[in-house]
Amino acid sequence: MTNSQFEYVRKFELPDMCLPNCWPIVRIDGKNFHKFSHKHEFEKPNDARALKLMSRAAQEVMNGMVDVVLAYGQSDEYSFVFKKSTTSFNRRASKLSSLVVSQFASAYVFHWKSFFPDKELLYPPAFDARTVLYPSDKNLRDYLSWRQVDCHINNLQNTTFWALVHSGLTPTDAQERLKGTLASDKNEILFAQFGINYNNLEQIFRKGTVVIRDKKKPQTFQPAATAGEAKENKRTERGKKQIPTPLLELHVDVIKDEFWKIYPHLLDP
Ligand SMILES: Nc1nc2c(ncn2[C@@H]2O[C@H](COP(=O)(O)OP(=O)(O)OP(=O)(O)O)[C@@H](O)[C@H]2O)c(=O)[nH]1
Ligand SMILES: [Mg+2]
Ligand SMILES: [Mg+2]
Repeated sequence: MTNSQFEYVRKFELPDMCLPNCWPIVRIDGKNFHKFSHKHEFEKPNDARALKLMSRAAQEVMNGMVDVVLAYGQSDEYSFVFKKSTTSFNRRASKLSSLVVSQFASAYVFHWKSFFPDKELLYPPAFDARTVLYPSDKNLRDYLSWRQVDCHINNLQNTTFWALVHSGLTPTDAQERLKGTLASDKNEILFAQFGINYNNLEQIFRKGTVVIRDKKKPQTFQPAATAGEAKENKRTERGKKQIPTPLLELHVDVIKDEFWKIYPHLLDP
């Protein structure tokens, strides 16, 4: 029996190559982490262990995918920025997002014990993923600024909400108290009622986490040639192995220019 009568089904697969000259970004996000965080008794409003586990999983992704130049995470999400010129997996959007998210999810489960040694993982978490393309450096920076502003807005809201609840208000009353308030009102509630200066809260909670590679370019080395290769002098570019550069975890502002001046290679990898 030949396979030819069935092969036509391959034509149903549509190409989904990322447009050239654009920044591919894969964002993953925890599925129903409202429930997951509740079931696993995450600290409110922020659980440092959970955030660090997310970053550990993100590092696993970056170790496996050398074309990811930067990752940004907060809450139950992480964004992975691939270099503009990446040719990884022929720039196929579905390949990029599915590989990132499956690596991330398995790493999250794999490293759970290290971050929650006393807490059993009650069920396997899931994450969604999407690939989005940004055609300019400005769009890329605006994307990251958008996620970091989101982190700040949610953190200010959640910090104030939980301070009110911990002080004795019911969740409904706390919600009512915060209805229509501006950022300045929330800062004032935190300071006047609870003596909390929002700007002194941990950076990881206010800014999220940026993971970058420490050097401008990954180092390369040539593994020792096998006897056969040496004989035939067949050493090629493909023979070079890439050693991933160390990863840096930062909790800094990515909105202002300063970050991009310190690490200019990120936009010109
Ligand atoms: N207590 C606590 N909860 C957290 C923390 N980080 C994330 N979460 C929870 O995770 C949720 C993430 O929000 P979303 O991604 O918008 O919502 P989701 O429940 O995951 O739903 P989908 O993403 O739509 O599947 C938050 O609303 C919180 O309930 C944390 O550090 N502590
Ligand atoms: Mg989610
Ligand atoms: Mg989310």
